[in-house]
Amino acid sequence: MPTKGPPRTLKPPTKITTASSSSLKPSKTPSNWPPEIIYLTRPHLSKSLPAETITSLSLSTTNPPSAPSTLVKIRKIADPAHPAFGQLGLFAAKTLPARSFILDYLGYVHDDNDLDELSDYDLCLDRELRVGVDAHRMGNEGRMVNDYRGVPGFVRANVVFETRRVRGGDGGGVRMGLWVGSRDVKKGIELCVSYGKGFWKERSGEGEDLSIN
Ligand SMILES: C[S@@+](CC[C@H](N)C(=O)[O-])C[C@H]1O[C@@H](n2cnc3c(N)ncnc32)[C@H](O)[C@@H]1O
Repeated sequence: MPTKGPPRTLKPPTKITTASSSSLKPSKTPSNWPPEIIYLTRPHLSKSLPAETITSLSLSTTNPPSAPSTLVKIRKIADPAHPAFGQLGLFAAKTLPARSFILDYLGYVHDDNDLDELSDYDLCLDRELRVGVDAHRMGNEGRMVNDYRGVPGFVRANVVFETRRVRGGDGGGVRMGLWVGSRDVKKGIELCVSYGKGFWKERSGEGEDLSIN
């Protein structure tokens, strides 16, 4: 993902033990949602997050719940030329205007004390406080966004992840939003971000590079 987690530390990852809680399960999931992943309609906070971090980012689990988005669809990638062939991807369910907001990336909000080193779904929410949103085991449609590299028809990303601060009480706070890029995205087109060079470098064994590209 574009801004991988909080920077890695030498601490062993803490196992997430809350993933099976039935209270996290909403009544409705989007079509093609994988049954083994918990569908979230609100952020899920790690119990080990310090109170100061929660206050500073106004993190809250009492946000008004979001429903499955009508702007996007999850689909299995059927094109064998696509580098994520056989996996899932996120597609525009209708034409999405340039620079419009699509959805918040939901997941397990954690810091270095509760880091899943193996996750490919961990986005950095606050670099200074080392807080990330990890959608490896629980999340929403945002976790299905693929990287544009190698995707047929793509020379650049058509959507971006950017933090946003939502005002107001319990529903407010810092969130990671998914936004349309500088051009409209037509109905049926896949939504692809740039995970950043660091994401791919790490996976090719060239070492750690957590810079945002
Ligand atoms: C955040 S997930 C994206 C959703 C994923 N396709 C799924 O079905 O859950 C990130 C993973 O998707 C795959 N992926 C996404 N974009 C890719 C690309 N451009 N080339 C190869 N693999 C990609 C990789 O396996 C990567 O670890």
